Amino acid sequence: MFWPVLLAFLFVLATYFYVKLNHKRFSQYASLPQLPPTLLWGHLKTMNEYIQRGEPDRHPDMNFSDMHNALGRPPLMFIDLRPVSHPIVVIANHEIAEQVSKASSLFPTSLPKGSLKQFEHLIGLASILGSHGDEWKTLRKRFGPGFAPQHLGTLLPCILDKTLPFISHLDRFAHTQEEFPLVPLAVNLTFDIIGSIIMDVELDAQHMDSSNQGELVRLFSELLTTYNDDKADYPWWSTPMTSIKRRRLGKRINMLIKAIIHRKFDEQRKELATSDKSRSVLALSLGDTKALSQELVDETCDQLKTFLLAGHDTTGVTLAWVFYELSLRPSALAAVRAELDSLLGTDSSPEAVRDRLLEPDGAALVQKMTYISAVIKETLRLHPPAATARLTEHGTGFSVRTPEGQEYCLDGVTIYNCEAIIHRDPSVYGDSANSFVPERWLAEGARGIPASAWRPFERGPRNCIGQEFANIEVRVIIAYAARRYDFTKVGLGEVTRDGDGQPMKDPDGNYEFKSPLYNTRQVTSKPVDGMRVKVKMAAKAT
Ligand code: HEM
Repeated sequence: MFWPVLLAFLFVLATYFYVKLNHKRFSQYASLPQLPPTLLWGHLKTMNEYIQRGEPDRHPDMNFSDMHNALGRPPLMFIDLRPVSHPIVVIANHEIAEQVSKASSLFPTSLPKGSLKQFEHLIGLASILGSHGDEWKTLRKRFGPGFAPQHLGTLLPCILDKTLPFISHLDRFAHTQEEFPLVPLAVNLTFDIIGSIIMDVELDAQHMDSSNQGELVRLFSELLTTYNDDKADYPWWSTPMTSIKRRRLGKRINMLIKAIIHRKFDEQRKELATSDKSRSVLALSLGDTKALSQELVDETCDQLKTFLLAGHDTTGVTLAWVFYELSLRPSALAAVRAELDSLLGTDSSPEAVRDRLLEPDGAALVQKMTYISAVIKETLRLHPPAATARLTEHGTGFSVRTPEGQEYCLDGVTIYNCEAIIHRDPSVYGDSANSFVPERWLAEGARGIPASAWRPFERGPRNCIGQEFANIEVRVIIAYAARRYDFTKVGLGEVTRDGDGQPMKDPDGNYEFKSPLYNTRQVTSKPVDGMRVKVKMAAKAT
């Protein structure tokens, strides 16, 4: 009697699981455009096939892009990665991306973010990046003044000073003709700048030998490298040693930052009577706080870690891509140089650039860098370093409508605004969607481009708090370096040259590369080789 009952029970159980799995794989999200799933694997196997087709360490965006093309470029695409992670909907159309990022009556501060638990030790659990609703509103209000436009102009002297060591390093590389990775150099520069702007401290990041860097930078960089193995989405128990390391480094970083908060708070109390008050993001956020509670220190620490991360990595990588793109486009580089000559004068030495930008109209000159601004915009279009992922609970009733009028409910799936696809949409950017054309952002050209089709800082209430600051920073660094150096890419992304040394182009007018340069995921998107380049002094450098 026992065995027949057991067999019947197992049969019922197996049927139950089969029906359930069948529903999840083939019915639950069947209306969403997707590559064919399998009963057992959903899209896990397909995803793996796409990973194997390209470089194994390439950024997931590139796999999404290939899958999206294979599916005929629908406005959104469903990928079932259960049970490894939530199913994901990749948003490929800017009008839908806008519905995801904007405020609505259902979500007054826009859709909640997807889980950032895996970054707990890097940015803290109370980070503005992962917070929602009223909690987020309070944080944005408290830290907003440090990034307000009227305050940003006052940050120019700091950016100018901190960039001088970067210039010294490049001068040395120009002299020795060694090849080197540009990303670490640029990221250390932006680290120094952000440390000064947010906490009024010297992070001492710009050393070629990392053992000479400040302790906070070394710990933070070490923590960041624990995300290099692309296990960012795995549960903590599948990578126990990495989890322990992250916890240990996170604790030490917290201790250092909390000590800074206490020190700065004490200094601020003493400065009350003087006019020499710090205007750092930290100082502005503390305002007239009378006493530091443990809760306030913990919460402030999480925000400072978030600003350190968000404020250095993305900007440093953007700079590296700017110099790469300019190195490939002599006409764009010439236009950048001409704009700098006309705004700052023809003396391109670091001292002259610094002196000119420190004059009372310096901030206004930065705002007049129209062509340079177009170069930055175009760089961020082609190489967006970050994106947004949102998640709503089942039963919330969040739907999007495609341009064709089709409605899809996206409850319970990770909604990923994939800038890497949206920014290269040929229906918006035409035949030149994959080419670097800064001119498209100048008055006439930009008219036909919908604002929502360019979203490297994302849009809506949860857009990037530091975008204006990043823009000023990158313009100033370009002002220092663009007329002084000629960069040449070596290795990946190096152009093929003809017998006369001229870059070769394919029939569509695009450069031919010896082997393509691609991004990898290290929290944000980064060129896989750190952007290895050679640099020499430009012919007209003074
Ligand atoms: C080129 C440079 C930058 C790019 C491309 C960039 C991009 C982004 C993107 C895409 C988001 C949305 C992330 C999400 O929804 O999960 C974001 C948010 C954010 N960024 Fe940036 N960012 C840059 C520079 C900066 C700088 C310099 C800071 C200064 C500290 C900063 C601080 C932040 C913060 C705090 C948020 C969260 C805002 C909120 O949720 O209210 N970013 N950034």
